[in-house]
Amino acid sequence: MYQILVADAIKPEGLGPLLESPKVHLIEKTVVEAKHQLHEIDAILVRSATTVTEELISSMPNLKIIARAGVGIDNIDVPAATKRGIVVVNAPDGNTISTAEHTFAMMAALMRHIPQARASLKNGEWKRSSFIGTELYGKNLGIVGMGRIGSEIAKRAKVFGMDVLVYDPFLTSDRAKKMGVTSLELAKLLTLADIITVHTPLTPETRNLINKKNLLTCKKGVYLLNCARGGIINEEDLYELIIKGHIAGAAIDVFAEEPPLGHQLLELDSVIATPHLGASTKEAQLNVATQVAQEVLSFLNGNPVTSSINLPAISKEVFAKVQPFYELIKQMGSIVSQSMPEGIHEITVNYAGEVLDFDTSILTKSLLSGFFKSRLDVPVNEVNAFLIAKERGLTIGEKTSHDTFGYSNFITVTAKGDNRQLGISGTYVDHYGSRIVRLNDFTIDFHPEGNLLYVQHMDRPGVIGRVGKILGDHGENIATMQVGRKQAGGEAIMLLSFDNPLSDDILRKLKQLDDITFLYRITLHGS
Ligand SMILES: NC(=O)c1ccc[n+]([C@@H]2O[C@H](COP(=O)([O-])OP(=O)(O)OC[C@H]3O[C@@H](n4cnc5c(N)ncnc54)[C@H](O)[C@@H]3O)[C@@H](O)[C@H]2O)c1
Ligand SMILES: O=C(O)CC[C@@H](O)C(=O)O
Repeated sequence: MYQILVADAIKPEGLGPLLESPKVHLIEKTVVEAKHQLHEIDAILVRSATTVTEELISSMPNLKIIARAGVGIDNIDVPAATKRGIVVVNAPDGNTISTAEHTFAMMAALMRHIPQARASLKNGEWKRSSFIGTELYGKNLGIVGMGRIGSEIAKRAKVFGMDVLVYDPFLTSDRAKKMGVTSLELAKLLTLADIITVHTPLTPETRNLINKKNLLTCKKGVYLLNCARGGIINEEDLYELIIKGHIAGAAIDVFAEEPPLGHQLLELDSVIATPHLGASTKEAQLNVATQVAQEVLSFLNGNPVTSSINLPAISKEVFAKVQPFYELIKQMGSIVSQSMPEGIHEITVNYAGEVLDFDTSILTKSLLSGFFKSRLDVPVNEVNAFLIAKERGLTIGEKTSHDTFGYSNFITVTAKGDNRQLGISGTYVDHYGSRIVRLNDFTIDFHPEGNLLYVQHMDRPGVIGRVGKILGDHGENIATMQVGRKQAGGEAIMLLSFDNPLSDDILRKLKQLDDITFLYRITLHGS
């Protein structure tokens, strides 16, 4: 009998597959209420109220799967789960429409002062002139993050006669054209938008993405919405610029700390807010509950899952053999994604040597999983990799060859973006592990893991030393360093690894050095 803890309010109607199974005992309690039963729990289902920490995971020795009835997995310690071999699944599209509709409802309510007018009327007032609103029609809507929700909002905005401007570094120009939206850099979008709405995951890159510095470049009287994750828009900066009259108002569904008890933004008349209701519809909750219930039951019955975000959905025997190449190519995908922060419309993979003993499509899907990991909240795995790539206008090609360049196996990935292309080659060597042996036509040899810095520069005396000096001046210890060049005095490469990720300040200073062509901070999580 599987013990399944439903720790948050998840729609019972959606849990039918679990309730009907004779193998399942459902426990509908919070983790606090169930503290004496945690040791026997096989699966836990949560929404956003429960934080699944490493400590909580450790208190459940039998735990096999964590199911998130929603999209965002920032309340789950995924690395801790992976370390324990615990599958983490979510419901990536169950609440897309609901959240897009909620965002639009908040936008209309914000522009027409509906909550404030209702409160005034309830107080026995009739102050019609106090609530003169603004039409959505003809306004510039800036969407930051053009994934599932951002795309649905763009569709609705166009019907309302709005001009849709989008910023998403991973959006291809083809897809933007097909969506009929104008793709801009964030800095440009902020200067043109009348209304700005954010729909990205909360990641180290998106935390405080919208802040005082760039908000000051917005039109005076701009409106902001956050129905994604608290923290993407810096809350203190938003408060200050509303008080100063630069920002006309804001609609907020999510907060950096929830519940936002006594939050200063809630004191402002020009701020409307809801308690994280984007997904709170009958339909969305039925969708996500049904999806996670089916995932959990499928997994516990030994069948592949469709929305795993951390473990492959293939048999353990096959995975044990293919795992070295599976991890290598996943890291290659992540390196490509982080070395080409732009829309990429084509990826071609060439397999040679002993990798051809396996179903290489599993490897290509692992490549996509690594590629999308730093770009999407949606889990990309063997089941949905090609679908998501197609949705995002990414063409995938697979080739094979006999040329292994002296290695027993050799994988080459070539990515073509709007502005340039990048090639990377790797191999797996017994006892040495994964090795990247070519990067952007440079011969090199490094292990793809941890905190890396990829630098391309001109081959001139002192460049390496100047990079080393900045790092040393900031107390950054270089763990490993690889250098290479194509010819004397031409283009050259540095690949460094560190114990910790480099700060934005260090990156900024390195970029200002003479003879640096470009550089990227690359963070690769272990398998
Ligand atoms: N308020 C709610 O109840 C509610 C409901 C559902 C989802 N959400 C939140 O909304 C977010 C978006 O959901 P989704 O289903 O559209 O996810 P998604 O993964 O489909 O889309 C996210 C988009 O953000 C883009 N992105 C990633 N990093 C970026 C960056 N630095 N700058 C600009 N764009 C970036 C990605 O390219 C992608 O297109 C989720 O992460 C979740 O946290 C909130
Ligand atoms: O469960 C909820 O209501 C919120 C879920 C939402 O934030 C999500 O990320 O899917």
